[in-house]
Amino acid sequence: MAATPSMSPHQQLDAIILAGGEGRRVGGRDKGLLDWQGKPLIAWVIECIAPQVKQVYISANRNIEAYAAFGYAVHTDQSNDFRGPLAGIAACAAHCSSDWVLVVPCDCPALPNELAEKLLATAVSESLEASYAVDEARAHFLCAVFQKQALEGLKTRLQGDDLSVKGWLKTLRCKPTAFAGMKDAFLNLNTLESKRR
Ligand SMILES: Nc1nc2c(ncn2[C@@H]2O[C@H](COP(=O)(O)OP(=O)(O)OP(=O)(O)O)[C@@H](O)[C@H]2O)c(=O)[nH]1
Repeated sequence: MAATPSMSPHQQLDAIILAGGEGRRVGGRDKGLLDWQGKPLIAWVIECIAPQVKQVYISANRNIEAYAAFGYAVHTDQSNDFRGPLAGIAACAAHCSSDWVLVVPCDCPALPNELAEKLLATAVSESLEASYAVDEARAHFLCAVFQKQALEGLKTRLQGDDLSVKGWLKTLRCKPTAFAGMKDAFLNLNTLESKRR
């Protein structure tokens, strides 16, 4: 079904939560399962994102059973060499059935409740293939919605050298969505130091 602004986001969107990284900055630990304020980081993300979408998919490469215990499908990357977030998106996208896909990392535990709605509104109203979040401080290329069809190009992209998310977004019809004054919502706990603060 084609997305229209009148449909609520959860009717037309699946979500991929990326938790398949090496976590070098957290001593090689599995970041999504690290405790933050009494819960694993990914539990905060699931709690915020699940009500915003039709289906959640978790991208993980270790501790698969622990991730599956959250009650959503878990998919591993096609290769086991940690090729980066694009590999996780590609692996989960193959299972998504909605026309649009929200992508978020597992280490942003305070994401906005209106993340999906606002990103999708930009993408649909401007006929884009993707839209990513920006706050007053910076862009968040991994907090983004994509047309499912646009994710098919990832198979080819993964065979090349540039596996940066930013580089790939440049190849798509893509614009940012502003989350003005919401810097705290994009808190990114990707180091042990940031988790302690
Ligand atoms: N599926 C999958 N996800 C990844 C991979 N690399 C990073 N991610 C995810 O992409 C998001 C951003 O990753 P980074 O923080 O840049 O990388 P990281 O491996 O988690 O951590 P560092 O090794 O410290 O950079 C996180 O949610 C990661 O779980 C990968 O190879 N496969």
